[in-house]
Amino acid sequence: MGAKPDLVAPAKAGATALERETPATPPPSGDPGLRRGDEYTPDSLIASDIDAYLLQHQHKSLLRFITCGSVDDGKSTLIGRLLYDSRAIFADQLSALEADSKRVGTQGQNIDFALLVDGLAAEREQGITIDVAYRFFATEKRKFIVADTPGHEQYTRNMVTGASTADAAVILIDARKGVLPQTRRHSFLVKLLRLRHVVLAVNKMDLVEYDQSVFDTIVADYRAFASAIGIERFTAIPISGFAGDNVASASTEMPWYDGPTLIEHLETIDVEADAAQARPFRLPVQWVNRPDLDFRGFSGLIASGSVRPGDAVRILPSGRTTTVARIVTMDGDLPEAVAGQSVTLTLADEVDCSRGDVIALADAPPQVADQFRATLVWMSETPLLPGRSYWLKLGTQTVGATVQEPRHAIDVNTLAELSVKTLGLNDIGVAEVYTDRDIVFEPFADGADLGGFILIDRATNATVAAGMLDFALRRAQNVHWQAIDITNAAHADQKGQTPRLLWFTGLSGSGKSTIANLVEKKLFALGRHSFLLDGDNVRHGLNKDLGFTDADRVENIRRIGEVAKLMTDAGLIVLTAFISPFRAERDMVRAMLPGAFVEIFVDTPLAEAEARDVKGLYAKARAGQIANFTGISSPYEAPEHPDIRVDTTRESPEAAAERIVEHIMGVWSHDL
Ligand SMILES: Nc1ncnc2c1ncn2[C@@H]1O[C@H](COP(=O)(O)OS(=O)(=O)O)[C@@H](OP(=O)(O)O)[C@H]1O
Ligand SMILES: Nc1ncnc2c1ncn2[C@@H]1O[C@H](COP(=O)(O)OP(=O)(O)O)[C@@H](O)[C@H]1O
Repeated sequence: MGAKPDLVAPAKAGATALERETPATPPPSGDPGLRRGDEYTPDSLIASDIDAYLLQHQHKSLLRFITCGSVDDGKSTLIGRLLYDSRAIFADQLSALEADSKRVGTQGQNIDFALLVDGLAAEREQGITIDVAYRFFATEKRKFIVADTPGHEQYTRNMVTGASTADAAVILIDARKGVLPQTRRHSFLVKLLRLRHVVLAVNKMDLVEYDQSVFDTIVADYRAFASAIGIERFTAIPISGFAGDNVASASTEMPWYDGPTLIEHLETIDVEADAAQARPFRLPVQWVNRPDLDFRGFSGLIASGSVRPGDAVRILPSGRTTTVARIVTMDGDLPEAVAGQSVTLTLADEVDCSRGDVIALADAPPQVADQFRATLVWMSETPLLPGRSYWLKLGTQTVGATVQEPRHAIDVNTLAELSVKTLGLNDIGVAEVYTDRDIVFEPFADGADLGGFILIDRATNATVAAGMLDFALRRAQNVHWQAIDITNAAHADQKGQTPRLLWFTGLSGSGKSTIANLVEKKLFALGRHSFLLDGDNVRHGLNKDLGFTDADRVENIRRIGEVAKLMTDAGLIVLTAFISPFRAERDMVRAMLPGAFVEIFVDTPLAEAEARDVKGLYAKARAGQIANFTGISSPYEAPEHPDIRVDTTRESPEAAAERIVEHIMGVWSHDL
């Protein structure tokens, strides 16, 4: 496949596991739909000879699709019906289903197909599906993997997960309800995620007396919205997942409909397996294979195009060119490899190339940039913090990235551009994204794999957003590092020291300034070149536009980190004394200064800081006169592994300062 970028890793993993796991058999022809108690025989080949079974399906093309719709539109019932009618259910699953249908089913005497799909007990109790369930089934013509994506308002995330590897979307509509806000949201995502094939399954036709005018009105309504968002073509099919009309067999109830059944239509969708091969060659390097000094190969999955030994290639982001020497596989060298194959390339020259780099056709390389316009689908309960550093994963590249305040969010019902300060769960918005180093990319709209990314929270490792790179900002290409003759090392040498950043963090009134001040005095006395950055010289000057919201604190620390970095570049030992309440920003600064960052946690319990209340701020905060006060109405995330911890209830400021100087003298006795 490979036509879709792997926006969300678990999607691919889930799908692949299923391909191996649950194969199925061709469907019976003209099955009228089974009722509870009917005879049911799953394909015995699955159980008796799995290899023969797989062989039987090996040469069929595979269609991945998602189903989306609102709660109760009947998705799970439809998928259950698809599986059932194609005999993809194992016998033990079937008996469990019959038992469950009696116990908790909502369909009276009949089998409740939704129970087949709503796997988890917790989901059954809630009556909604809460995760993406991948199912495999097959017909005589084709294999299918269907991702059942939940319709509940808050589960956009699952839909994005399911859609990231799909070729087509089946959008379900309850014939009694027509086009709903959820239908619009899902269609918008389908368009955003570049799913080219859209099927509008107007379900529950049995509940509207199979009335053609109901169907026609819904299709006209949907067409108006679809064309507004750029979905030019879709196929509408009137069905009943429950009764089986037009799912696997043509309905006798709707003579006015002469189109294909859902299965027939899904069998004919063209999956463009060759599209990726038609694009220029790209190999995102997964790892550098170096078993001994004589061999250096670059391994990965070819994302697009094809490659042969002797081809001129360019390594990105460095831009160096060379030629392909060999295409190495477990089974010997290949004369050619194409998109979708995992290979190891060796190159004619000794060029730098590491994990995350992309080997591309020399004459048609992807772009390289560090500032972008992107469209984001926010998938976390915790809203976007503009300025916060997240991990951005794009293919095999992982870099630090910040998102600016959104330019706008999109109201998926009206398509209006909304002015917003952040993005919350399920919001879709457009924002600038800055990465901390160059990345190799292609605009998502171009259909390439290098345009889709995810954002990961550094602290929790949770995926917080899926994104599509729209284009690189021109200014990113116009800002070039000026080559400087007096290097950072020369600045440090002149001062006879190794620059460091001593980062004090703790609650207001914990003792950061007091101790940092004493440490600087001691360094000064030792002849060191230092500078202390604290609230007085930063919040009254550079950062006087910032207050104390989470977003402002993030920006405060980001700027302080940048300034501290410049000062260490100048060869100084820098001390900072800011609350810096969030781990993510402290970690971001640590990453900016590898090896030079020393985190000093001034660990004073809230009760103690409040008892001291040097500036009377705690009293005011308790009285409700100061909003967002750290420790009271705004969080403080204590360091988990500080380099130095000071318990100010046990250690005097003087003793703490002495210990800090001794610590850094000990660590760097060679250079301090
Ligand atoms: N709402 C609120 N919360 C916390 N602190 C407040 C607030 N409003 C004003 N102040 C005063 O501002 C000082 C903290 O500024 P910082 O720049 O260190 O804060 S932060 O790192 O951006 O969180 C802090 O100074 P220190 O006591 O030196 O820490 C306070 O005196
Ligand atoms: N062991 C200690 N370490 C640091 N400060 C202490 C200690 N014991 C008492 N204090 C007092 O606590 C207050 C800390 O204030 P300050 O240094 O301005 O804190 P911060 O910069 O963290 O807001 C000062 O009045 C200081 O004298």
